[in-house]
Amino acid sequence: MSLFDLKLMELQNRLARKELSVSELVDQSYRRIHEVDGKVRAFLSLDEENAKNAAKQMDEQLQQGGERGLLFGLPAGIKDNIATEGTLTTCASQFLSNYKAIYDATVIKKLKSAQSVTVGKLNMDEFAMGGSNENSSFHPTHNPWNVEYVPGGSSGGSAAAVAAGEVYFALGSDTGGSIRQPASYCGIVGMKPTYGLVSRFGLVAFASSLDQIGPLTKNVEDAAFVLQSIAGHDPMDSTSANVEIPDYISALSGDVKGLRIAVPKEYIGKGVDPRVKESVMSALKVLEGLGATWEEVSLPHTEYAVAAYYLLASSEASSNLARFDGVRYGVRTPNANNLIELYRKSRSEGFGAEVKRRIMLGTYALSSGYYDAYYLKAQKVRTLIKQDFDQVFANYDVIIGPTAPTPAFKIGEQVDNPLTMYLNDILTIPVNLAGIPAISVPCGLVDGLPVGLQIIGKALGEATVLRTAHAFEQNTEFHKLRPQL
Ligand SMILES: NC(=O)C[C@H](N)C(=O)O
Repeated sequence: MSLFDLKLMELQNRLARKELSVSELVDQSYRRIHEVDGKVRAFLSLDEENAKNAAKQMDEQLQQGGERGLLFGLPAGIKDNIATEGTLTTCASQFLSNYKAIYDATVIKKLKSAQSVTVGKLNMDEFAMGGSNENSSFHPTHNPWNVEYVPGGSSGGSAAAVAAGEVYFALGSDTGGSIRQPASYCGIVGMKPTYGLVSRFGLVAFASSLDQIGPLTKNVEDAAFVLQSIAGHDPMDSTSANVEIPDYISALSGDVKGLRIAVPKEYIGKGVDPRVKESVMSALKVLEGLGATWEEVSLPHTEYAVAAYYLLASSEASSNLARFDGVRYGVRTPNANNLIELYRKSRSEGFGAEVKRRIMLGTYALSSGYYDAYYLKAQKVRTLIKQDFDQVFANYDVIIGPTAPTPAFKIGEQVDNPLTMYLNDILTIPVNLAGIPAISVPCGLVDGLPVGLQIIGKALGEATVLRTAHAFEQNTEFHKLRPQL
């Protein structure tokens, strides 16, 4: 068994017993990166010197004894849209290729006090717009299960790095599925918390009413540890929820006897690969065997979710991305004769095609005369989608379905068809629109590629979501499967 097969808790115990040092753990992480990242290409930048120095200091602390953080000594990777002071934070955009953040995001501060070690920054679709990592301006990331396939996106680097054993956990962000879908494609656990549970301060904003940071890990227990470390109220984020944070770790020990599961018929119907549906049905049998019950329900507005999301997310993006003008942020064009030309050329040269598409779509949807027909209507659809969930949750504890309609697709297969790409998000987007939590856990393999089970909970119902996911995981072996690289 390699170190990488151990849970975060088991690694902590080994460190405490001095059977392992933080330096060994961090060195092992870099060794693995140097060995496989040429194939996976999950990383955009590494911070080897700082990480190794931090590890040495922690080893000294270990000798001295005393209190240790919840994630003490554990090597982590961070999606490159989360600000890390003094190091590159590029959002995988050419436009920010030289941008070094001048402060730490709140989640980074929290990881520092939990004492994990950041080993580097991870690839993503440019500004988190995409579902395959093919929109990174630097290079695509490859799926560790089959390097000809996409890892999903936009947190594809985060998912691939964890699946490939390069880091012990990673942070990603999820606006319309960007944590759960890559977790599903790469055979790992990915969780999007309730909107407002984790601070967005220092996350480069894409669609502020939807964005949420969350963990990508090898198993559910690790997800609970990371979530416990990063959740909590932050006065620096005005949308941060001021609520008490439950003990997610002890919540895992509960069982699922009597748990009422709803399975939306829209999530297992047309457009869903029958083999994916089969994996979900087998997962439901496992939960039934543990004492849960399930029934089919309807979330009738699901079919409008993708259209509403791409209007709302693009509208918010068109406004958020106005700050990248070559003056305040972004690489400045060298060939401008006046200010307007400077803005126009810097933005034209800096942004990639998908980002431009969304800015144009969003600007159009918000323009006077069209606002009511598009933006306002999409907001109304958002409310209907939220009400669908409220109605189901009046009678059920969790909602279960697939995370994505299919397993990962081949690199290049969908790049020329943005609409097909957008439709991959159909099962994850409604969750962001409603602001509720959901997790993706591995539940099968189709043609050697992983399938993810999505467990959706009520607002602030993370403990129930984690408990259900943990019960499933403890009674299956899928999370133990590792790709051969
Ligand atoms: N950012 C996300 O959560 C993923 C979604 N596919 C998007 O491109 O918007």
